[in-house]
Amino acid sequence: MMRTRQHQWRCSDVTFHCPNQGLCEQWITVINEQLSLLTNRPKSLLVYINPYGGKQRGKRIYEQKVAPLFHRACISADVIVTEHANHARDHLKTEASLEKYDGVVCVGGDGMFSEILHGLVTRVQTDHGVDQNQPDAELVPCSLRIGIIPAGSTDCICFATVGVNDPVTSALHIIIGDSQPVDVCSVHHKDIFLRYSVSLLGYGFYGDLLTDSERKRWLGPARYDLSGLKTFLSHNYYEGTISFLPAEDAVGSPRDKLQCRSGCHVCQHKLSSKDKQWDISEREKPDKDGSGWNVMRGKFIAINAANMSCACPRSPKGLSPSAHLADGTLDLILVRKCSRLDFFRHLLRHINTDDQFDHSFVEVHRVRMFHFQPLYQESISLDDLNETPKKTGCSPMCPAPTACSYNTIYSSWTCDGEILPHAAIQVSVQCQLIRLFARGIEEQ
Ligand SMILES: Nc1ncnc2c1ncn2[C@@H]1O[C@H](COP(=O)(O)OP(=O)(O)OP(=O)(O)O)[C@@H](O)[C@H]1O
Repeated sequence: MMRTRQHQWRCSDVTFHCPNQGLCEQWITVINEQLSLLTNRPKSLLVYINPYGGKQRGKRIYEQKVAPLFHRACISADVIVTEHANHARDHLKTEASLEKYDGVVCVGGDGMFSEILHGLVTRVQTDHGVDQNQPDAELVPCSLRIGIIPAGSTDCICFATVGVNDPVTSALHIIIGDSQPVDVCSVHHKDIFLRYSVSLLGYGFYGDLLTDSERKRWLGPARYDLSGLKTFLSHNYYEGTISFLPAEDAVGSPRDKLQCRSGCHVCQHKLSSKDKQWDISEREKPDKDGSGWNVMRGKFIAINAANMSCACPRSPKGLSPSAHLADGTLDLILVRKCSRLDFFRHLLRHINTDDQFDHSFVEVHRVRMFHFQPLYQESISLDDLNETPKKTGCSPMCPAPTACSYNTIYSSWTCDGEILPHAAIQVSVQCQLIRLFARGIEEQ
């Protein structure tokens, strides 16, 4: 393997010359023996391919770029090309004989990764008798690692954990058996489990943008630009109460410019401390006396909870450049009501070098848990939202919920690109619940 430009890896051939055939064979035997002793290298993988993700090139990418490398590395792979949405998730949840494999590979985008995440995590909890509906449940970490071969539209999770969206680089990380622990957020509504998230939970701007872009899937990746512009011009804001438990004992802070990189000492500190006591003790606090929790009510253009930097090729530093992959925290970014021009300035800072948190209307907190309650109690579900007629023309903040439609009072949460059916949610971070075949972004 050799490093080329911008975090890309390529195969590197080394040729040994020796006139003695016996000696050559001895070398081959010894090298193969040494390789088989490396227990972190996977020997058997379960591969799911989404043939419809991104530009619909998942199958070709796997067959032309990845399978030949697995073959050279003597990795056997059972391949399933999905036939419908949630095929991979449901297969992992119930049918897959996971004991046969050293890892699961996802060929697709962030939505496909989310399917694999839900299938695997749910399977492990079911096997261990853990009830996912309990927000306080201590989830059992997954022993199988997940590899991501990027073949979607944005591939944000691959980019934020490898540094580049390149199928060959990702395949090489899988082959050499890299391991990167990653925190997972569990999201509940009134003690009912909704979803897991590893990258972004966004209400307001990003929730509206994703909701709109789902209706424009036929446009391909360009849908994000169009929906982004439309959402920006709408300039909606939403009222609600956010309560969060700050990660007071965390090593870093969202504005410390300490980026999570390969071998990150902040994440390793979390790994070595093995002290998960806060998990239990802190969770009890809000039920007792609310101590330790911060509560804020206000009008928000966006509420973003970043579990990782959320860097992508369009925004190479991401929504929260100093968020960590595996420190047991997430960065909660609150963008309060402001002028359209100010919000534009804030957005612009995601693609230049200025500090996007350095605005009076933006605050950021490193937290372990948070709850959000919209101003009005939700009385209708997202199904109703889909049936609601287009906006009625009243302003986003209405005097009473009955006076205007659902989508002028509530935004929706986007959870790693999927839309959640409720606005009122409880979120808690499950420290290092999964591991990826990756090593974090390497310093150049
Ligand atoms: N065979 C299939 N037919 C239809 N949909 C599928 C199939 N397999 C998976 N899906 C669904 O397709 C959705 C989108 O897939 P994917 O994430 O791979 O691509 P994308 O949306 O283009 O990329 P990104 O999520 O990175 O923007 C996923 O939510 C997944 O559940």
